[in-house]
Amino acid sequence: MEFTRSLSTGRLLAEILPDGTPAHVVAEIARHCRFVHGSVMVFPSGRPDAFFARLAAMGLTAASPQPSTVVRGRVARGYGIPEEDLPVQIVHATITGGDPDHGGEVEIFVCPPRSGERFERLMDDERRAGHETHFALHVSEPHLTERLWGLLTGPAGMTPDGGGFNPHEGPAGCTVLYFRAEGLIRPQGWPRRLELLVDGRHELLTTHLRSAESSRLAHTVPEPSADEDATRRMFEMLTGAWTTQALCAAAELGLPDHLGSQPATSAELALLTNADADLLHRVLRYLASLGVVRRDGERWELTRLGMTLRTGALRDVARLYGGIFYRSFGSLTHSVRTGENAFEHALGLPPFDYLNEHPEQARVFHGAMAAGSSWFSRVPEVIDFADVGTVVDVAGGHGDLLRHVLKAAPATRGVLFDQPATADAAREVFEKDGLLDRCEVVGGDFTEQVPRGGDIYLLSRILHDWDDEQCLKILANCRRAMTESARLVIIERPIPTDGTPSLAIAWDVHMAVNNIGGRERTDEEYRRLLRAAGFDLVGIAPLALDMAALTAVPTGGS
Ligand SMILES: C[S@@+](CC[C@H](N)C(=O)[O-])C[C@H]1O[C@@H](n2cnc3c(N)ncnc32)[C@H](O)[C@@H]1O
Repeated sequence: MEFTRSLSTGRLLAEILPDGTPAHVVAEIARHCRFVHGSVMVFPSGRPDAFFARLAAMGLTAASPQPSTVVRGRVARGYGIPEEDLPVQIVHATITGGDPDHGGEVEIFVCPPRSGERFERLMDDERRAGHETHFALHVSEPHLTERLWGLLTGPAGMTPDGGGFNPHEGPAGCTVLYFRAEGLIRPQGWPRRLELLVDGRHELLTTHLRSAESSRLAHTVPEPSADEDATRRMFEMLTGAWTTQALCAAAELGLPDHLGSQPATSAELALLTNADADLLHRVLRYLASLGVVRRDGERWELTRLGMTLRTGALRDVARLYGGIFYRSFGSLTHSVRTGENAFEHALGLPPFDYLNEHPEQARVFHGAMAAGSSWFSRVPEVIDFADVGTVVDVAGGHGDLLRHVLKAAPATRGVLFDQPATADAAREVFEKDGLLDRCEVVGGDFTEQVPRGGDIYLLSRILHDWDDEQCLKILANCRRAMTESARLVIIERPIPTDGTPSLAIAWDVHMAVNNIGGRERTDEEYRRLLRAAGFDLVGIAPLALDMAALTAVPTGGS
């Protein structure tokens, strides 16, 4: 209820629209869309009047229940429960003191509990993962729906997730389109699930439902549950390495790039990539089973999922995770037993020394860093760089974050600092982008010193590479270089302490494997580390993919 009340149309649009959506498009969408409610599904036991009394006690004024058609049908199909056994009702409840233009309403799907294994699974799943939890936008201009649909299912990477026509809602009924995306809306950790409501019956519904069905088939991930075949699930997990390697092979051969321009047969792809036609065909069939490609007659075409593997997207991530980081993970058992670093054990050198000696791997690493950072463009939205004189990006890699900052703040100057070989490569990129007149590129070692004179110091994905001792050294060098009025912005993936699922949990192991002393930390651990280095943590702003920007100021400073 609190989260719904705190969410506005603007904030919801910022969460769901793809990075880089032109401002005039955002403005037009904002003009014709209104955040109407947050929704949850509940299973109240006892008499209905007791349930309504509880809502009233929570400050919710409930309207009369209406029958649900869309959600009831979805849940029935999803859990194999006959619709007649699912008397789902919709209750719209206004929040006392809420603003009707800013999430003043909660939509509650009320389903009286039933006995039976399938029903228990539904209740378990819903309480644990909130599959039906979503946020609704009402679209008042039907012509805008197609545009919004294109943005959401294209660059915003959302997946159609069912929908339908509800004849009971509004004078002409209402078209309901659901979308889902990975990750959670932080800090509350709500699912990124969206409902578009359009008055009347919209013809887009047919296309939406068709693509919802094909993505459901492409992405079916069995949920652990009472009636699940545990052995099959375990096999699927145990063969995760095969998946990594098939994706890596596809990326190395450039299959997604070839198929991105036009569909092709296995023989054509074998010619283009100089590969063995028979084995390539079998790998493509495996990739199809993963939803990366799909077969149309003799030809293979790229799915939306597969498009994320193209050059400039996650291709270098696939090459890195299937390449040197795959080899290092092979030493995990050794590392857990001995406490030694897995990367060094497998590849003979600490990670950054290894990259310094292998320029091609370093190029893939920095390509992966740039590709795996779709949230960079959001940083200037949560940190105001407009009146900032100089931003120093400490260990900024090839400068992708700094480039976003400099583009967003045309009067700001930048200093990119990294190891000499990386700085040289970054200089070339800044030169190509015509940004060298606003950005100095400096090579050095952050354990010795960092450039002075910045107003904001960025440490993006640096502290998680190191143990506390090394972090304190880096932070102390930043503190020494900073004036009292300068700020430090740390970009990391904090580990939630409230049990919210987060990519940080897996990445914590990844950091341990691929960095000496690397680890993800909780907000509190960052706060303590910063305090020990002479900083106060003053703000945490969530970014996409469970990342966050933590702002710190010198202790006793402004
Ligand atoms: C995980 S990358 C992060 C790059 C960038 N900040 C980002 O978020 O994309 C870590 C960076 O630390 C740099 N680095 C490692 N050791 C360093 C050192 N001793 N001095 C300066 N930079 C270093 C690496 O070259 C690499 O660019």
